[in-house]
Amino acid sequence: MARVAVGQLTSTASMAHNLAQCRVLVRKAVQSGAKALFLPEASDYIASSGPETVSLVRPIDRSEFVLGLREEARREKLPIHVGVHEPGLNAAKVKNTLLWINELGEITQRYQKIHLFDVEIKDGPVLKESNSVEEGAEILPPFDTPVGKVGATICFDLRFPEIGIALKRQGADIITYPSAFTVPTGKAHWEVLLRARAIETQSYVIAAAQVGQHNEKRVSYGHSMIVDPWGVVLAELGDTADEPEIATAEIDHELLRKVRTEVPLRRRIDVYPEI
Ligand SMILES: O=C(O)CNC(=O)[C@H](CS)NC(=O)CCC(=O)C(=O)O
Repeated sequence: MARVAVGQLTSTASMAHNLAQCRVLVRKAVQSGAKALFLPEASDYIASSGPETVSLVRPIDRSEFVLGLREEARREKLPIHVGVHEPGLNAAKVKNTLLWINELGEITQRYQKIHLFDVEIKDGPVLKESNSVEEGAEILPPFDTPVGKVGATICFDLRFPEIGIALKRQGADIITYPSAFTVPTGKAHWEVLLRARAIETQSYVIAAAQVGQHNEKRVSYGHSMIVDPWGVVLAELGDTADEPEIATAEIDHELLRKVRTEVPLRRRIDVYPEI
């Protein structure tokens, strides 16, 4: 059994402010006895426009946010999974990146979001992530951590079961969906998608989420969640943003084995393609 924590915050355009909020989450995670802390997509900053997103970006090795979190991880011996931005190959764009920072404060894994959120919802959010973000082109193979084998994705990737199934096939025990979901899509889809991904992959799902008002234009749904391989919601945060909050749950490798043994999902790859 290993305890994990999801952290929930409201990132703004101020990296210093966001780092301060994440330091609070680190303190709370350490106090809870968690062996790893999972933070949301874009924890380093959320800007109010594509050009502002690009203007704020720093290389990972010169980002005060990333350097500060690495120092926290090292001091507390606490691995941290966190979404940030990094410069794109094209200087007019950024990458939407997930980092694994180990207990020595080293960045050992990096994933670049492969599905970008381009939507135009009538009377709802209009967001064109691809205007300012470059899409990734590969799945990061699941990697060993003190809490289990982690398969990383980001936010909108949640709507594509293929990536979750591919990560499970490659050995993931835990699939992560660090997010900044919009309120209308979150209300309609967030929990059902997370539970579906947990049930169909028979894996733990850890989804740290942004919450509340980031700026005059952006609000996030919150409801960070940890779901077990049977689809049970083990821990959930709300939608209030008064202070950075964590929720924790135990990762039980015996339960993973039990669910996968009792309900074998033998895929008919003679009928449909293997993912
Ligand atoms: O903008 C940044 O800096 C950080 N990135 C995000 O917030 C991204 C792209 S706008 N948000 C999502 O993918 C929400 C998906 C969603 O809400 C859904 O699938 O319904």
